Amino acid sequence: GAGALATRALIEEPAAHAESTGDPYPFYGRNQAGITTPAQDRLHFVAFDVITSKREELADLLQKWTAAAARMTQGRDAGPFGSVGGPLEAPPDDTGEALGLPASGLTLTIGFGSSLFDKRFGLADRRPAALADLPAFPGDELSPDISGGDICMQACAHDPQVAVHAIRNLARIGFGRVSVRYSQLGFGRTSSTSRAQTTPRNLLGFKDGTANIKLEDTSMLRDYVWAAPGDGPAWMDGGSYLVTRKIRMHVETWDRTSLGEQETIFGRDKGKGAPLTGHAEFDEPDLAKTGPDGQPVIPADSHVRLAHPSLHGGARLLRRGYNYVDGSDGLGRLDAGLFFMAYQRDPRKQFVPIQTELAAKDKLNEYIQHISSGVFACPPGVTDAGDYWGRALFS
Ligand SMILES: C=CC1=C(C)c2cc3[nH]c(cc4nc(cc5[nH]c(cc1n2)c(C)c5CCC(=O)O)C(CCC(=O)O)=C4C)c(C)c3C=C
Ligand SMILES: [Fe+2]
Repeated sequence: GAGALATRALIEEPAAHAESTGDPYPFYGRNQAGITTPAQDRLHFVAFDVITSKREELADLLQKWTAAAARMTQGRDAGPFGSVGGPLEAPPDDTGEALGLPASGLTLTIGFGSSLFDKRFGLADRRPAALADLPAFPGDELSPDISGGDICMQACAHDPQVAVHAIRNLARIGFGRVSVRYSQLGFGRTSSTSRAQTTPRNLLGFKDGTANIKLEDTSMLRDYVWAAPGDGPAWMDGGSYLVTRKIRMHVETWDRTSLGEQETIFGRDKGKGAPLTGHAEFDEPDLAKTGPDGQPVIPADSHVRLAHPSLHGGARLLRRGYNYVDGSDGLGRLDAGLFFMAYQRDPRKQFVPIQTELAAKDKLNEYIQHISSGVFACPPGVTDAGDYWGRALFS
């Protein structure tokens, strides 16, 4: 056995992958990691339903999850014995597939769905008003089996094996108290969340995340990402609200669309990601500029115009989505798209008005379909080993 205190990083086996970084991010802090953390390459997102009706069992699970997360994010096994250090008579307290792998930038971020605040756990009066259900948007084709959930967990890492290992162990620890409602794998982050990162591309081939809120934008984080005292219940101070949307892309149709049409749909150039009114990626779009035909250069039904903060009283999002490919469907089409995730201070003032505008007018709608939806209140960070996820909610 590896011994009770061994860390995976100390086990002398070469890491079975060649990712850019194996380093850990700190688990403890004022805010949860995985929000402003520079977006890692891989995602495993899961939504759980709570199947116990006992409040104490739920609070106990959150403590166990917090302890396991504090270990796994540092590259250690989920439990103190580890995958091979425990008694032969018992199932190991870690499943083992990450043995020998470094932390790989793993972050685990928890969120609570509005259904958790029903009558079951006595939390009804603690539900934040900002955790309101989203309105139905025109064109939505949401499937309930892959929407909602009482609790969500976002695992991000540079190595998919590490992200999957973390979710699998949390589900194992939750056996009998929670059941997995759905989970989603993602790759190729579709947003940069730091100025140190290059902007990645989505599956339509466009740079995605150029105008995103970045961790260096401290005043925007304060104004548009973190819930502040007075916004709602105190247990959410320093937290953030997550909106998830699984958005399928009809890539085969897109691939038969001309380059000019593709650029007009976004209002940006495909190569550099520059606005159609500019030259370089980070030039500000000039929404007032008109062409020789008198029409706006960035069209009225383009994605960038409709999503622009100037149309929404300055409202912005911290986008942190991932590409997904779930194989191909029965017609041979790629079952692919964007698992959109955005963090914000209040979805009623940010995601909802932006998506209302996009759903009504965006030319991109001809190529995409929203198929799942979720809204979660992500509490503030865990401050030290005596604290746990949601402690202030349950006390
Ligand atoms: C309601 C929020 C949004 C949804 C849903 C959404 C879907 C979606 N977006 C892309 C691709 C791009 N989006 C871009 C910019 C952008 N998108 C949103 C919001 C939603 N997008 C915002 C707020 C912005 C920034 C607007 C701005 O301030 O200029 C871009 C341009 C590059 C960038 O800034 O990131 C692309 C490309 C897809 C493919 C998609 C659904 C599948
Ligand atoms: Fe967008």
